[in-house]
Amino acid sequence: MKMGTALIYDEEMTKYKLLWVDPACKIEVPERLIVSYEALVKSGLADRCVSIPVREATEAEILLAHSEEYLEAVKKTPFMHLEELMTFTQKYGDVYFHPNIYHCAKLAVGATLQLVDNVMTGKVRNGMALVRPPGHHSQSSAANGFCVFNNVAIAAQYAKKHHKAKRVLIVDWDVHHGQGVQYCFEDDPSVLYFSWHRYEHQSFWPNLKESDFDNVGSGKGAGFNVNVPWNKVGMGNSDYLAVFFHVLLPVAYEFSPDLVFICAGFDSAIGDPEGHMSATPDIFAHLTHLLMNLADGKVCAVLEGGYNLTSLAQSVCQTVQTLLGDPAPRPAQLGGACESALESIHSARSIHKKYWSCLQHAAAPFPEEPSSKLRRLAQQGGSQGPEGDAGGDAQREEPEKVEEKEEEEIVWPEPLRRVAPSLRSALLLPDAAECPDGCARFSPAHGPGPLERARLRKSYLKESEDEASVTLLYNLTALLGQMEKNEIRNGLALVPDVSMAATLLTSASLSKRVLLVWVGEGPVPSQIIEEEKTLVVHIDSMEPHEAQSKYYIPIPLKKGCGDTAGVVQAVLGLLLPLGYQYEPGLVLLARPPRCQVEGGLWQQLTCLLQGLALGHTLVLLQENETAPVGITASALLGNPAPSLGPLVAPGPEDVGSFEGLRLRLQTDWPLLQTTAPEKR
Ligand SMILES: CC(O)(O)NCCCCN
Ligand SMILES: [Zn+2]
Repeated sequence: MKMGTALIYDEEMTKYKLLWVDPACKIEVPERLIVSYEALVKSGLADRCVSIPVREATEAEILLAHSEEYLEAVKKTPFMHLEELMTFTQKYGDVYFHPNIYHCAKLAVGATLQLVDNVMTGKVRNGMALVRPPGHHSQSSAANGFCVFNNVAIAAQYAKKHHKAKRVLIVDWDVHHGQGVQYCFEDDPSVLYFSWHRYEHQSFWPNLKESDFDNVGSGKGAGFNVNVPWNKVGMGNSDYLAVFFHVLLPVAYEFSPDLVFICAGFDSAIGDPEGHMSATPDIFAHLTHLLMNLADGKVCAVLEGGYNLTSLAQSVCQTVQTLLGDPAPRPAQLGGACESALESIHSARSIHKKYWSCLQHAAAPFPEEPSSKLRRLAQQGGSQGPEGDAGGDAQREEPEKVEEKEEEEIVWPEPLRRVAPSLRSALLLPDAAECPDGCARFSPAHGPGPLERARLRKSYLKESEDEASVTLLYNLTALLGQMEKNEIRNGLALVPDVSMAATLLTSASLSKRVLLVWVGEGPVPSQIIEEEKTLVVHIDSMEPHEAQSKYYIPIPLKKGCGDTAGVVQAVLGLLLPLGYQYEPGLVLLARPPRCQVEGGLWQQLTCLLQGLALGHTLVLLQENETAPVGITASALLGNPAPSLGPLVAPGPEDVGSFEGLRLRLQTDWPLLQTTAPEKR
């Protein structure tokens, strides 16, 4: 079922530009598209994509999100001369018109709809539309923020109308709030809009009160609008991942969309004159990866902003390369989210706890919290604050003013090349078991010599004579060796004893840090736990108990691993933050006998973990349980995991123990944090 990645681009959309002086608009230049597309061509990524032609949107399509009056007015712009264009532009904010912009705006919408058609009909799995003008600020009857028609809002309506999409997720990682999208779906529970954006307590453009975290949507749409305002600049990779793990992904998995749009603005990357953030281009590889198992992999990325031509081109390549299925780069040394980001995360989780069961036990606003907007809202029952609230809270510290000083040259390392090994998945199977198509049965170049046999027997088999086990262990270390040399990306092994295999592999790969994910009944081999070179995360129905060491983390689930909602919350809110922070060189996923994890969830877990360790994931399955082999191989081959469907609430006692774990572990593992340390 492995399918392609669409790339939709046409140089016609570079054929408009600012014709007069306007400091607010001068950064929106044709070169933004040119450098992005050229980088994709130069890196060889464009050739690996399915090239889909653009088309002009029809008027009917534009009217899915805009008024007739507005469309009629914009239709006149191609015939305007300069003065008329300037006068027309004055009606709107921070946007400019050009005789050819109407044509380009129709192409930008049409390109996005072409992407939707090809993804929704299964001609491709996912894709990216490289378009300008961008769309997420434009409103029913207004152009705004360089945007003329709202490409993604129109496309979401189009997907519902023409492709029977029931639940559409829009992830807006542009550094500006896409208020146009928020307005369009304000009361629509079938479209979940998520946006983070530079806000600085409403002092950053577009300076809207409704961009704050307490705007959750209205009427039937309450809860389906998630705003995460950045009240400081300089947000980095850890802040972005923390928002994904603790706000977006739990809600997105509960929502269970059948189509995902990314308002892919890259002004949230380092070096951007608008964003002033610190996140590096490679982070978009991880953000994309973390979204690719929603909606059966149907992800449509649509370019919005991005004004530093270097970080824009690099970030576009990181995104497309991940959509193509290449291994994600090692995340840079991650820490926890900064205090300001934690306040925003805490605010968003608290205001949404009444709408999303995955958040219902999120920490309540601290009673002694300084006169925060959040506490006041809590007192008013969490509804939106009174209009007069625009002033925000009295004590708020003066946000650090970002002096518009001369841009000092911000530099960052070029993202590392992401090499996909020639062989993706190797399976170590007993001769009897058949090998799923698409995979290669692993057999080492040569068998173990007598010395090797003796060593293995002595170290792991307690001198037993079982030659077959010696051979198996040897083959496992050979498979591991080829992964470490990046000749193989990932693998699967059917073994007689998962425990012994895990022990062997952790000690054999001492050169690297090994994340061992143990899903099901223990005991996890004790000798593993002593190794600091191994982080063991054990998910099972064990009774909550103190974690023996920083490197052995039991995640108790009352109802065991059969509880899909519980496992999902444990994976998103605990396992992934731990794994990203630990930054392993190898991920071992062990499925002990009688593991209860449901098939689709097992695939989700196998896929999500591939974002770590350059995709070096080795799955250990119990020899006599061949059922999971096919679905595991499918996930290892890069096929998207099936959608889990809308999730029910995780058990309150489980969420309680998750919160307890989080509080206990976050000193050692700060990426687990979801709330700012209480003000001293
Ligand atoms: C698409 C966008 O979000 O990057 N537009 C930003 C407009 C900024 C106006 N001050
Ligand atoms: Zn932007």
